[in-house]
Amino acid sequence: MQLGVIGLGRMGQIVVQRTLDAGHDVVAFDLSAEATAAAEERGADSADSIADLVEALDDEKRIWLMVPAGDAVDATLDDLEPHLDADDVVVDGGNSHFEDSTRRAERLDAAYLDCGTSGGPAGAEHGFSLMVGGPEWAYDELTPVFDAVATGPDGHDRMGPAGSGHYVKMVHNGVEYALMQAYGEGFELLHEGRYDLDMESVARTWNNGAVIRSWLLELCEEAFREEGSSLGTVADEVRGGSTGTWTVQEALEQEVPVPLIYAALGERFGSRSPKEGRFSRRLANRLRYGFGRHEVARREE
Ligand SMILES: NC(=O)C1=CN([C@@H]2O[C@H](COP(=O)(O)OP(=O)(O)OC[C@H]3O[C@@H](n4cnc5c(N)ncnc54)[C@H](O)[C@@H]3O)[C@@H](O)[C@H]2O)C=CC1
Ligand SMILES: O=C(CO)[C@H](O)[C@H](O)COP(=O)(O)O
Repeated sequence: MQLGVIGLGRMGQIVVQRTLDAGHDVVAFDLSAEATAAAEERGADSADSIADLVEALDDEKRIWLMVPAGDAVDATLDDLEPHLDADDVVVDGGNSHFEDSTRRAERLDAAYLDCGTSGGPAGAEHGFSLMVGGPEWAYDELTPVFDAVATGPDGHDRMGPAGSGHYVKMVHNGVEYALMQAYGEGFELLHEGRYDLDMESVARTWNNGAVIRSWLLELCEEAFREEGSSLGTVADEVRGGSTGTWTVQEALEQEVPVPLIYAALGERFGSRSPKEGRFSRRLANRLRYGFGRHEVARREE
């Protein structure tokens, strides 16, 4: 099979490499000439533009987008659209909002597969987990590529119609937030608690046979090994947040309680409070004086 890959950053380069390793041909394009050259070094044919990429592809075009979610996907589809017809298939492997994917699937003549991708850059070696939404014929058509990019045939499946792949990935990320929060709280209690513990040793011990072993826990072990038991200079600030926000918005709309995911998202937002600290906590501090004449904790001027 021949695959066009657009977007050759951390994730797109892995799509290129694993597709080439499985014996397929790749034509690659990125706005960054450096990224395109890196794909060429891996063995892909490079393209200078989207028009150049579609020109290099066979009549039935199979194209994988791995660009940032949002405007970059729409801009890429604007450029692709005049070159596509109903026999072609476009895969969006990024973290797009599922409603954007449904809209894009309706707009395009080509078949559109929304593909939630999990595994991160570590997927280069073992492959990703792929959650795919869209028409069955297009999923079947792309199966050789999904087999290559995923961990294997069990590492991908069709979730349902347009939007369902990115819907499942959105919820996956909500779960990711809650698991990170749970590990974070457990290790914080151990770190602040009554024994002088080596966090790497705790994580390693848990990872060997404990009920709560997982890849995220292996990453905790790695973090303590590389940063130290107290996490050294790692700041109290968690970035990102879009997919977790979408999960909570959807849960509110469906009236499904997701208190753990919501709390984890709130903790992220809370970690980005201004330098003078959280306003709500400062007000609570002052209110205790108001109702109980409890001493007000004052900050340095
Ligand atoms: N990094 C991760 O662990 C994961 C990322 N994702 C998703 O995969 C997508 C890509 O992520 P990364 O590879 O990490 O991002 P990245 O920032 O490393 O790479 C994005 C690439 O897209 C290129 N690009 C941007 N706009 C473009 C356009 N209009 N045309 C052609 N190329 C364009 C950029 O030059 C860059 O090389 C995002 O939607 C991200 O949310 C999904 C799962 C895991
Ligand atoms: O999809 C992912 C992992 O599964 C990406 O790493 C994503 O960026 C994580 O979300 P956030 O940036 O909000 O932490």
